[in-house]
Amino acid sequence: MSDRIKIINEKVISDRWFTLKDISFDYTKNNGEVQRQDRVVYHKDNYSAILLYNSNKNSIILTKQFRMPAYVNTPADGFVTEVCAGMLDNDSPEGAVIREAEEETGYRVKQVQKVFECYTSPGTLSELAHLYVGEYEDNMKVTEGGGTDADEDIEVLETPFKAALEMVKTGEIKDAKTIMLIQYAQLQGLLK
Ligand SMILES: Nc1nc2c(ncn2[C@@H]2O[C@H](COP(=O)(O)OP(=O)(O)O[C@H]3O[C@H](CO)[C@@H](O)[C@H](O)[C@@H]3O)[C@@H](O)[C@H]2O)c(=O)[nH]1
Ligand SMILES: [Mg+2]
Repeated sequence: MSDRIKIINEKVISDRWFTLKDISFDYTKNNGEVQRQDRVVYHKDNYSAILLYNSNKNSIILTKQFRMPAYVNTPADGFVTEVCAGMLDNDSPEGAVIREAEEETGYRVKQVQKVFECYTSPGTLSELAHLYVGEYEDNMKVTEGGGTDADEDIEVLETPFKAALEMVKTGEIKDAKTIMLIQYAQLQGLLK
C-alpha cells in the first residue's frame, strides 16, 4: 500500500498547539493513475480514555468540562460529558489512562482492560485513541479529581448506567468515545 504514496512536500501552517501541516503527495489510484494531491493534516498526539464502571452499583464515572470546539459548533454543547481521557504525554497508553483516571476523577485504578483502538477523525486528525474499561470501587477514591493543569476544571459525575444510556438516547451525551464505551459495556453485559 505505502508504495502508492510518495510525499512531495510538507509545509507547517501552524505549530501553536499541535502541528497543522499542508502535505502534498503523489497518490497512485486504484486504476494505476498517479495523481498529485494536497491534504491539510492536524498532527494531534494520541490519547487514552477509560470507562470506569462499578458492576455492583451499576454506575459509571463521567466527566464534564468546557470544550471550545464543541462550543464553536453549537454554543449550547460547550460543556461536554465524556469518559475520562487524556493525552499519552510520553507514557504508554495503559500508563496514561491510569494516570488520567486519578488526575481527572480521583480514582486510583490498578487493573484496566483495553477494548479497542480507533482513529477519531481520520480525514483530518492523525490522532489514534486507545479505549479502556476498568472497575472502580468507592475505596479507590484518593482525591477529588478535577484535573491537575491550572486550566482544567473538570466536574466528576458518578452516574447510574441506566441514566447514561438515556443520555445517549436523548443526545445529552454526544461524545463519540463515550458513546462507544457505554455501548460496549451494554453489549458485554458489564452493567445493567
Ligand atoms: N494551551 C493550550 N492548551 C490546550 C489546548 N488544547 C488543550 N489544552 C490543554 O491541555 C490539557 C490536555 O489535557 P488532557 O486531559 O491530556 O487531554 P484532553 O484535553 O482531555 O484531550 C483528549 O480528549 C479530548 C476529548 O475527547 C480529545 O478531543 C483530545 O484530542 C484528547 O485526546 C488540558 O489542560 C487542556 O486544557 C490548546 O489549544 N492550547
Ligand atoms: Mg482530559
